[in-house]
Amino acid sequence: MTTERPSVLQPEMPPTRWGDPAHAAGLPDGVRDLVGLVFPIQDAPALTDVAVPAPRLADDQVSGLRAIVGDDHVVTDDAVRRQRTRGKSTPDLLRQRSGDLGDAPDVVVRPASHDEVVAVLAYAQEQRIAVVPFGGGTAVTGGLVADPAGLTGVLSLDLGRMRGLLALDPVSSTATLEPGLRGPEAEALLAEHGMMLGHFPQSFEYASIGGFAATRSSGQSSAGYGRFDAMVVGLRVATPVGEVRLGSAPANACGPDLRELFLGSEGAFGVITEVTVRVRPLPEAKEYEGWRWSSFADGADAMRALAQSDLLPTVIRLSDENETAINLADPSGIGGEDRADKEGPGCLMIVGYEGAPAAVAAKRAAVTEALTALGGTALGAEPGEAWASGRFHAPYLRDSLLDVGVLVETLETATFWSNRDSLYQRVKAALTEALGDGTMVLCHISHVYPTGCSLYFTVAAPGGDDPLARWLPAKAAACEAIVASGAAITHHHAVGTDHRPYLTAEIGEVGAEVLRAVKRAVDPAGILNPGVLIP
Ligand SMILES: Cc1cc2nc3c(=O)[nH]c(=O)nc-3n(C[C@H](O)[C@H](O)[C@H](O)COP(=O)(O)OP(=O)(O)OC[C@H]3O[C@@H](n4cnc5c(N)ncnc54)[C@H](O)[C@@H]3O)c2cc1C
Repeated sequence: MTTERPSVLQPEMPPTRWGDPAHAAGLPDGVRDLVGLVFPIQDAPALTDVAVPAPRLADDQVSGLRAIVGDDHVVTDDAVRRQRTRGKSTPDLLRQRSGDLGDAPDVVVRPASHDEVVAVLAYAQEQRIAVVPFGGGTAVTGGLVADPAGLTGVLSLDLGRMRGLLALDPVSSTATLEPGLRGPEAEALLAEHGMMLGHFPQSFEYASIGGFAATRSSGQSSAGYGRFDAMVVGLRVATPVGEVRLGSAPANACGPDLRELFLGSEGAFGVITEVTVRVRPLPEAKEYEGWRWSSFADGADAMRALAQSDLLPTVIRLSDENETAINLADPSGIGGEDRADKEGPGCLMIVGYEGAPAAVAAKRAAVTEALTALGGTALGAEPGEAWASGRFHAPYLRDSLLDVGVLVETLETATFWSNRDSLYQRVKAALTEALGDGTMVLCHISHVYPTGCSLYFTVAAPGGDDPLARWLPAKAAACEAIVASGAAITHHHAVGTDHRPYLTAEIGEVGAEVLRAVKRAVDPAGILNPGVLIP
């Protein structure tokens, strides 16, 4: 097939905020008053008119890049360099908001094809320029911050022109996508053929296909459709020493699966230029509903029971008591006022079913029977529909809270079921102790396996005069609690620069040396995302 490209492109995000400015809404007065009851409110406007450090690359280096991708696609303009500075974690946003542009790339280069990526990498290797692949720019663990020590500068390799559907094999149910396609663009292209991918992280509207693969992302429908890495059947990767093509068959016994080496490699081993994924028919039926559990532990046990009996729906997520209360603002709404009075607010579980109508009905009947037997109370469609319609809005709320001086950030981990409660308590305690009075820690489970689950924490605390200085030690304390608990330092946000100091504890010194050895083999000059991932 000829390459198909999306007709509608996502708008650019502003450097200091999330998403489409047209969708941003400040805190409504009522909510601002409510927030003011818990946190000191202080207007904390972002600095927007800040000078970007002068580019370090020489004119002839910029000319060399122009000769490869064309004059229009090599940009040294301050506004664009600012837009390509770091990602969208709260520390990234706080640094941008305070005018710290110390990590700005020197140049933004926009290749249009795999061959142009190969040529840019060869040139960057020759010129010793650091290359930071840039997909959607939604990284939250410092994956877009390269350390240029010993190199001549930093090049942001913006993959936004590589936005095509290259091939569709309806017989095998596979599609080959270019890396720069954002989530909605990829789904729109597949929908024209009656197909879908089914990867819906909260960052769906902006994150890219290449980014999903490079970070081993996991979406909100992971229970039904799997993590992104489980959807990938093939990859094409450009490295400074040549190309790697992987995925000649759905499965093989050709030694270790090298796809796994490049999935999650965060731009440190190469640039992913094509991703072949398995696709599925668009679901005819979608049903979302709520369930109430009297405690987080009861709800988690129910999730485990479903996962261990092969009964998972498409979406399953459970909020702890704090998150349930905050999300609903009125906890008595869960299961009726009487019940809330007698038993506390309880915990909200969202359950969603997608697929052919008969399959949805059968799965729903079986899951309903199991959840009822386990002690859950069905709350009907309303909480499920409310979640489905607001599922991508939370990042806008973070900006509004940062605007009034409230520090808000998230972090995540994963562990086996037997360690779930201990991990939950230790991370909560670490965050609360580090941030002090007035800290709120919320948690949910939204990715489950027969053997364990991820825990996703949201933290809100007074920002004070320097919210970044308050957050960094708290994040370190949470990471140390995770390591001490024997849990994963990340389940789906990736390692980046933020989790890199903890990676050796996770994979051991020999594991770290294996990563370094691969890096030496595919990137001998060390130009690919230096400082990211590799311990
Ligand atoms: C509000 C918010 C919500 C989020 N929700 C989720 C969630 O639900 N689930 C989840 O998994 N993650 C989530 N994330 C994290 C982030 O969206 C994911 O890590 C995502 O996969 C990053 O994709 P991206 O295209 O934005 O990548 P980028 O931010 O552009 O890059 C991420 C890393 O991958 C590298 N990279 C990017 N493209 C390529 C490529 N083609 N080849 C090689 N390396 C590349 C970059 O250099 C960088 O190191 C969230 C982030 C935010 C800000």
